[in-house]
Amino acid sequence: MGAGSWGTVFAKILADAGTPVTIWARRQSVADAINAGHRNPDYFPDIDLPGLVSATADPVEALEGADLVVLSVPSQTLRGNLAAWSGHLEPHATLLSLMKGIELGTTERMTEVIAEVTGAAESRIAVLSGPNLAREIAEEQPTASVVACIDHGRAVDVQKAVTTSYFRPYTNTDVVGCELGGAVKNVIALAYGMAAGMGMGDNTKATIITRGLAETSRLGMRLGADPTTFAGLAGLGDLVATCSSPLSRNHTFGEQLGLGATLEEAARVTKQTAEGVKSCRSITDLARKVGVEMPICDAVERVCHEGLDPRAAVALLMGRETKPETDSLRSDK
Ligand SMILES: NC(=O)c1ccc[n+]([C@@H]2O[C@H](COP(=O)([O-])OP(=O)(O)OC[C@H]3O[C@@H](n4cnc5c(N)ncnc54)[C@H](O)[C@@H]3O)[C@@H](O)[C@H]2O)c1
Ligand SMILES: O=P(O)(O)OC[C@H](O)CO
Repeated sequence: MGAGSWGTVFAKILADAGTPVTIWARRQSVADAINAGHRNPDYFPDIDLPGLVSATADPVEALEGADLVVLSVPSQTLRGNLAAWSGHLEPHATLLSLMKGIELGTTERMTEVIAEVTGAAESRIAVLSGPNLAREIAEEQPTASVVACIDHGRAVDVQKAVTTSYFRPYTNTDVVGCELGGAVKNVIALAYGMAAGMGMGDNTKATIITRGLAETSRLGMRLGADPTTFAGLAGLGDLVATCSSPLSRNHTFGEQLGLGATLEEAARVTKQTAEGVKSCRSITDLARKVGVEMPICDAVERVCHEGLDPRAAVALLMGRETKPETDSLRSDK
């Protein structure tokens, strides 16, 4: 459900793994183009989609008989999208979230939104997350990912449905950790992009990645995640890929801010969904709610939404009270 960048490439993965896929596209013209030419002209005009992929602009048609429903819309629109779709889901279907964001207002993770809107049991809801830049996967460059579900058997079923020569999914039962890793890394990638835009070097960038992972782990542990998840593909793996890649929309958005662009100017350059710009608000709200310090996310939120200059944000972060490193990795700090 969603014929954007990741939805389109994920359909290719499923089909290459032998699963017939119907993509739901918001615009009829995109569905028509996929059916007629087996390409998505808006996102990947140069990538052939396998014959097992078809498309429709009718969500009811897309959902009919679907054993696996893959959700790939912007995080902040999911609730509205799902409200219209939930009456048409097969009662046994697995609901797989590809989204990497936290809902504004409720501070809910995407699987929480899915459970709330559809009423599906948690055992039917899974998330896939990892270092998965859609463009590289479209070109069949090898990568790995994580399928997380509290029901291990269901995670294995999804794993089998998306294993190809270029896409290697692992399973995990830590849904909370995998989702938080995916959502917070977008905010840290904004910070990394800002540093790059300001001309800062590799020490600064490594510091952002490392301290970004520390604050992600702190939040995760407070919310019951398994700390080892953050050393894995949905944690460190995705953080490194997103921070360092010019293909990342969050990196690019941050870089524009670091170069002095306004939020609107940066959005014009990035075009597609840069989830961290909105999720920095919900993540800092969530962190405050549960009493966890997330200074990099706070700084990004203030740059994006309170007009703080990125250079002033650096000064604030560097001026924080010094402390033992081990303390700052504890979930009660
Ligand atoms: N692109 C990637 O490389 C990638 C990789 C992994 C995860 N993700 C995550 O997947 C999710 C989807 O990202 P994407 O890259 O496919 O985004 P995108 O902006 O490329 O596509 C979003 C899709 O959602 C559709 N949509 C449905 N309802 C909408 C609405 N009300 N408003 C706006 N769009 C609406 C759009 O038409 C579009 O097809 C995000 O949470 C993102 O973080 C993306
Ligand atoms: O382009 P981004 O910044 O949304 O990142 C894409 C993926 O999440 C990378 O794993």
